[in-house]
Amino acid sequence: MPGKRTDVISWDEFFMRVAMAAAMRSKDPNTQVGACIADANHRILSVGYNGTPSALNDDEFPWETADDPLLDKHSYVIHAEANAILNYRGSNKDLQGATVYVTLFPCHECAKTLVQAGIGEVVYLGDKYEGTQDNLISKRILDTCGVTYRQVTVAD
Ligand SMILES: Nc1nc(=O)n([C@H]2C[C@H](O)[C@@H](COP(=O)(O)O)O2)cc1CO
Ligand SMILES: [Zn+2]
Repeated sequence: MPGKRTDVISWDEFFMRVAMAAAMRSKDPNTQVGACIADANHRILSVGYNGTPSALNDDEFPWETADDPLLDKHSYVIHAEANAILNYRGSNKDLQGATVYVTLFPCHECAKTLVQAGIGEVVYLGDKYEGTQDNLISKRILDTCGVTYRQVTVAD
């Protein structure tokens, strides 16, 4: 009888790969983001990616970045983290202290949403906006509210 496999992927890699799979559903041509919320018992609570509200026909909305907010995709896209919170079908109490795995560090708007939803930890893959004003605000919100964050890497 062979011994059990020991080179299995970690829980961090598992949930981050779920978030990466969700990001593959994103129609954003420039930045695809995925988020996966998991509880302390390693159960997936919710998944989300960045996209327009499902009621919108995303063929009728811009996917470019533009100075005119009416023509800028950012006006119409719901962020992956927010979608993961909105997609959650359980009771809010189970989100308390849960971990969100997200392929890109949360913006300050999502930081507020995650904190308010009771998320206790952010695990992120990329932080391409590190050092920007928005990123500093995110980290101030998370730090002040005691939400920890850590970066992970996933083997190619
Ligand atoms: N953490 C995040 N989650 C997200 O879902 N997004 C989304 C919003 C946009 O659809 C896209 C960013 O487009 P761009 O500014 O890199 O062309 O990623 C962005 C961030 C980072 O702020
Ligand atoms: Zn955001």
